[in-house]
Amino acid sequence: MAPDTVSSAPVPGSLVKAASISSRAYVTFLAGNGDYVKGVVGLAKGLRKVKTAYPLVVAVLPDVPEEHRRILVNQGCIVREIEPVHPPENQTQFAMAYYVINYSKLRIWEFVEYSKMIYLDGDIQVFENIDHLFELPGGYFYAVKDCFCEKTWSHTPQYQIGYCQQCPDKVQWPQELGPKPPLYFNAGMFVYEPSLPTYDDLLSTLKITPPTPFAEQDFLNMFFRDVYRPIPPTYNLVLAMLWRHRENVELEKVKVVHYCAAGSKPWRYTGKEANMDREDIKVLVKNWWDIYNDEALDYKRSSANVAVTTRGEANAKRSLKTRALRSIPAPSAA
Ligand SMILES: O=c1ccn([C@@H]2O[C@H](COP(=O)(O)OP(=O)(O)O)[C@@H](O)[C@H]2O)c(=O)[nH]1
Ligand SMILES: OC[C@H]1O[C@H](O[C@@H]2[C@@H](O)[C@H](O)[C@@H](O)[C@H](O)[C@@H]2O)[C@H](O)[C@@H](O)[C@H]1O
Ligand SMILES: [Mn+2]
Repeated sequence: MAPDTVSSAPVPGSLVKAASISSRAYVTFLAGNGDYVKGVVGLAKGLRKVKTAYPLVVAVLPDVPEEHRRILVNQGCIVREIEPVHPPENQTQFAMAYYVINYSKLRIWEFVEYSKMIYLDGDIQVFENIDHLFELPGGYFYAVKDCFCEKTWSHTPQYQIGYCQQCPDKVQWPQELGPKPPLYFNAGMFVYEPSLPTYDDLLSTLKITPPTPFAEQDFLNMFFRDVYRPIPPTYNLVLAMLWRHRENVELEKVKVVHYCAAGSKPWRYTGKEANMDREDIKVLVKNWWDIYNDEALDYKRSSANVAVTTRGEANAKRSLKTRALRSIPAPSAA
């Protein structure tokens, strides 16, 4: 088993490297006209706070209203519309009904203008810079190991016998159940390489794969099982780790928090659901709100960036025009 370590190799300053650096981005996914747009705004501001060098692309389904897209563009995001991906029909109950839309995440493999991307769920916040993850060797799929201890897992043999890969020695995997299940990642955060052949393979494999309770997460785990490499839980703190595997969490070192436990979405937080009255949870929810409410973290467009251009588009235009127009003043936004 590969160790859960990440080395941040120094960046050699070659030209080739510079070209590939410019084709990196974070990417998140947004569906519907509900309140997840708040999560994405929070994420955009969090990434700005940690001074990431890379833009945030938001893959939006057609049902995301114009108003929400505008909010995101005004926060410096690159908004890209994607078509929904539907799983083949069958009787499967998803762990959560809305997971069915999550198959649409697969479209982000189509974003081949980027050579490497870091996917982050909209309910994730980045508290420390993680740009160094882009330096990890290519050819692998990097993500954090999930926990099997919450009720959402009650349909699985793992949950039923009390086995969790976070503490694989506590309950031994019984021989009668066959070989131990392979490592399983949480699909709320991952480092991957967009690729059209991979994208085609993902979609054609999906067509012949029955949907399962954790939707695209199960599917991605199956698809990338041979190239999956775990990274430490600090890169995607699944909140249940705090009450299920406290010994595996170094809270002061956590860089990325995933507000995925029931009742933990900061913009919906009431404190009433199970475990939500914990002090550590309250602090993490407050930390999310501090970033969301911080006006100093709002995207500042310069007068050169006209109202409808995003940061990425503006950068692309600038690089195209620089040589020809260097001395001509840019038009104002008005
Ligand atoms: O109504 C919805 C539901 C989900 N999502 C997106 O799908 C991701 C996965 O759902 P969620 O994070 O709620 O799942 P969890 O991690 O809580 O299981 C979210 O983070 C959002 O990026 C969305 O945009 N709108
Ligand atoms: O569509 C499947 C989803 O699966 C994941 O959520 C689950 C899963 O991680 C369980 O392991 C947890 O127990 C559970 O709480 C949590 O909701 C991802 O966070 C989400 O982005 C998405 O991929
Ligand atoms: Mn999530």
